[in-house]
Amino acid sequence: MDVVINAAMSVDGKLSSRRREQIKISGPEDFDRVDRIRADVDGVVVGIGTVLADNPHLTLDDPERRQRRRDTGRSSDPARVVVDSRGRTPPEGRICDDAAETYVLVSDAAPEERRHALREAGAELIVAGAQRVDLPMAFDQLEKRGIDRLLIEGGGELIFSVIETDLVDELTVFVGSLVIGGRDAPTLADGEGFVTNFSSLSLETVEQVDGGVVLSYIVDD
Ligand SMILES: NC(=O)c1ccc[n+]([C@@H]2O[C@H](COP(=O)([O-])OP(=O)(O)OC[C@H]3O[C@@H](n4cnc5c(N)ncnc54)[C@H](O)[C@@H]3O)[C@@H](O)[C@H]2O)c1
Ligand SMILES: Nc1nc(=O)c(N)c(NC[C@H](O)[C@H](O)[C@H](O)COP(=O)(O)O)[nH]1
Repeated sequence: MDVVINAAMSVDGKLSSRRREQIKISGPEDFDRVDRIRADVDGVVVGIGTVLADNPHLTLDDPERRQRRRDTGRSSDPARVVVDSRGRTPPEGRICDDAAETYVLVSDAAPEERRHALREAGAELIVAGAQRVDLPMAFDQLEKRGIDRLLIEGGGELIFSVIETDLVDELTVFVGSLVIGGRDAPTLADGEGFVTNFSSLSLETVEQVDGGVVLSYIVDD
């Protein structure tokens, strides 16, 4: 399975403000670049923190990209995947609508009534892990369902987790020309953090976009 991360952050590394609401850091060119990346994957993954903060849809904006996917025998839109240990994804949320497939990755800790409500809303549940979602196990289950290329969009907790479990091949980040600040604001990689054996990247390209820069890396083995 190929796993790529793409996110947008301020110059000071924040994904949002301390209010953890959705902030438009990307400009039109970068949002189109995100749409292009989404068109090229089988699933787009976010954590429950992002679902609760942004109510994201995670489908394609460009109708021509959707048509090209259909012309090549693929679904119009990539599947949407939520990493959500206890099944807190709102069944009425945009991510559960019928625009695209939805997988919710839960752990054994997800109450049955929440699992039932999500299935009723059309989501397919994958159970992996006792308390937190066991990402390698869950991603294996996604691969068995034909999902070979995943885009991780965030947030900071999930991004750190996929890097920590050595699941990531590429990381691309748009650095917007703004400062958000805030000791409690989410950053590109939150979680426990490394104190040794930091994750090493190889810089591939630097591109000026929307008054900021897109940095593209290969994640070293
Ligand atoms: N700028 C961007 O590109 C971008 C992208 C996505 C989200 N965001 C922002 O990030 C914030 C949300 O980020 P966040 O870090 O709070 O939440 P998140 O979206 O990373 O979700 C993390 C949560 O997922 C659950 N989880 C279950 N198993 C897990 C595992 N194995 N590893 C990690 N998480 C696991 C936990 O409840 C955890 O708290 C919001 O403010 C959102 O607007 C910004
Ligand atoms: N690339 C990028 N630039 C941003 O400025 C920003 N705020 C996000 N945030 C990513 C997060 O996953 C959002 O929730 C989805 O980008 C919403 O996706 P939809 O438009 O609902 O499909 N991502």
